[in-house]
Amino acid sequence: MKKLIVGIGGVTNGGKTTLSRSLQERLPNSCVISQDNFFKDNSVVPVDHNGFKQYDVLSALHMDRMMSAIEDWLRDPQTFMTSHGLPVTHPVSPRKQDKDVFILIVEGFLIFNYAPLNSLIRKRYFLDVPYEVSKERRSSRVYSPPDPPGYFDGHVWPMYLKNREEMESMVKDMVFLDGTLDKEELVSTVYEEVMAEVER
Ligand SMILES: Nc1ncnc2c1ncn2[C@@H]1O[C@H](COP(=O)(O)OP(=O)(O)O)[C@@H](O)[C@H]1O
Ligand SMILES: O=C(O)c1ccc[n+]([C@@H]2O[C@H](COP(=O)([O-])O)[C@@H](O)[C@H]2O)c1
Repeated sequence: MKKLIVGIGGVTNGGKTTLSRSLQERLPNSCVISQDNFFKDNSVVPVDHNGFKQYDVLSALHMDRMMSAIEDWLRDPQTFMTSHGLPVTHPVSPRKQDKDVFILIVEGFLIFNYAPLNSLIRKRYFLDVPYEVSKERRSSRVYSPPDPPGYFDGHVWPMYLKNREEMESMVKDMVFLDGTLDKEELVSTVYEEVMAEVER
């Protein structure tokens, strides 16, 4: 059995969840683990001197729980998928009928700078959009808790720049994607590359 982990990282509202879901629909035997599902409870996330909750840092996430979910998938992808109500089909590649291929898409804004997770990822994509696009898209999204006034400029964007710098110094083989491109174009590009990796 072949197991392949694809990482979809990038800026907030770059289109990570959208791309990951579309990929999952196209790639047989694939499933998604989203970092957004592992935020710690608001009550334990500290605030800075401006009163902004420090959500855009790794310590605001239950990375241990996220890793456990990934390890569950690695141990037995088929059981992981069926237990999440996802269909399993055989085989993925007609040219390698004897081999099952399972694909895990890990998506999130802080995946490549968490070394234990990054080391498991085979293909790394980073969705990039300019400041204005990210801010505009985020303004119509409601998080839990919702962003307080000034949060984007006071916390989200400065932390993004810091985290991105860290990621770029740690990881050399990220493929940058322009998140303002058409959704279909983005999914087709990544799909082709992942299928090429499956065939390899
Ligand atoms: N390629 C795209 N072009 C235009 N809008 C997009 C694109 N991808 C995603 N969006 C929109 O941007 C917003 C954030 O997308 P989402 O996938 O939730 O981003 P992320 O998971 O990176 O925060 C959503 O409203 C979504 O419909
Ligand atoms: O989902 C949550 O529980 C949650 C709670 C508070 C904040 N967030 C925000 O989620 C953002 C990362 O998710 P995303 O999908 O925008 O990349 C990050 O910028 C956080 O500020 C998310």
